Amino acid sequence: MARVQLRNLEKVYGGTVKAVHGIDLDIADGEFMVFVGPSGCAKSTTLRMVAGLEEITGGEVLIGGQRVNDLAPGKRSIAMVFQNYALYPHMKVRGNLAFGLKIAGRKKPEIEAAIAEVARILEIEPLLDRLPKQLSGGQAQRVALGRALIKKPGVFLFDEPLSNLDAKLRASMRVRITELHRRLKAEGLSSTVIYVTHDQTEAMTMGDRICVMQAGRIMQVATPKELYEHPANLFVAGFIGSPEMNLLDGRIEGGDFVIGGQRTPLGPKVTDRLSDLPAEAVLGIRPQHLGLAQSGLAARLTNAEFMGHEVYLHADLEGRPIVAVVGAAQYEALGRAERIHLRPEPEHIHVFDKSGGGNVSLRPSRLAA
Ligand SMILES: Nc1ncnc2c1ncn2[C@@H]1O[C@H](COP(=O)(O)OP(=O)(O)OP(=O)(O)O)[C@@H](O)[C@H]1O
Repeated sequence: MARVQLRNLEKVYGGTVKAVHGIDLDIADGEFMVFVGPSGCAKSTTLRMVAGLEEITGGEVLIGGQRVNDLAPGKRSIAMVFQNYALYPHMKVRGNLAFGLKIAGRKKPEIEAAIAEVARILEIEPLLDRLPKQLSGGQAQRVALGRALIKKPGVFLFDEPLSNLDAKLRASMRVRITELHRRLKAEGLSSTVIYVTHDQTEAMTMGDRICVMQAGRIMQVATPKELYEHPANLFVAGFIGSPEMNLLDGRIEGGDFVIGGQRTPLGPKVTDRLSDLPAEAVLGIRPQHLGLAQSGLAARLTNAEFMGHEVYLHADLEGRPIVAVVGAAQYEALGRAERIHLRPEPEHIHVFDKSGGGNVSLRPSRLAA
């Protein structure tokens, strides 16, 4: 069992800089959990406390139900994969893979069998006799993965493992890592993963669940779908999804949302609860949920980004930037028009509290979850 539990976990650097503010999180055995958030939100600090590379200043970390605060990293049943691969430059791939097992005193035939197995899984057999400097970035990252895998740890910890790779390689390594996780699980090997990234695409495509962090606090923990469809607050709404959700300042009047001098109807999920909602609010609508229409919010088209079968329309709505994703054919049909009308799909409108940032259009049952 390699469940990981964080209990009121805190980190204070140098007695004064509070980096982690008492977080609680349960990661199930075999779960792929992603920590995501902007630079400095304390993703790495949290991961390093799980790894035992950073002293815990408050609360506790449990792995497989056992408190590990005072256990050395080598005793925690974890393996870590870093951004810079951390391969030994003077050792061939074979030696890099064998290293941890040699230190642990394993016998030669056992080590050789383990290398063969890992090399097969990661398709690095032809690379075994090369030195790290003779590898491409993607190959080096696979060897680094192999070095973690060979230890058969209960928990894999990844700290931005793909950030040194180019976009194409990153995309293929994403798939490779998630496939590997699935395969290990299918083979009955415990393989809980905690994966740190600042890239929301990586988080959305890889995680069973995602823990969104900001300034040392957890903003929301949920599946990718739940985060996308029901962001708990303005921070998550703005961070998850591409292009970013439009967040428009305005006020609620009757069943409408008023932006500058224009109004747009709010859907029933919001209007059913009008009496609970603040008058001053922020309307959230994803660019994918804004359609071109004959009437609706009048905006001035400022730019169009052609993305293949979609076009990202950038417009000015009452002095506020707004983005809509429309089909290429719809864009063509606009001709040279500068003035466009955008219609938010009412069922996809979110309303956020302007002061606290909470999503007040979520049903209370979701907020409690
Ligand atoms: N050794 C240290 N001493 C003092 N403060 C530190 C130390 N390491 C990190 N911090 C601070 O703790 C906070 C969290 O840093 P951390 O590196 O965990 O963030 P992160 O989310 O992983 O960021 P990044 O994506 O840039 O790596 C930051 O404010 C950082 O400046």
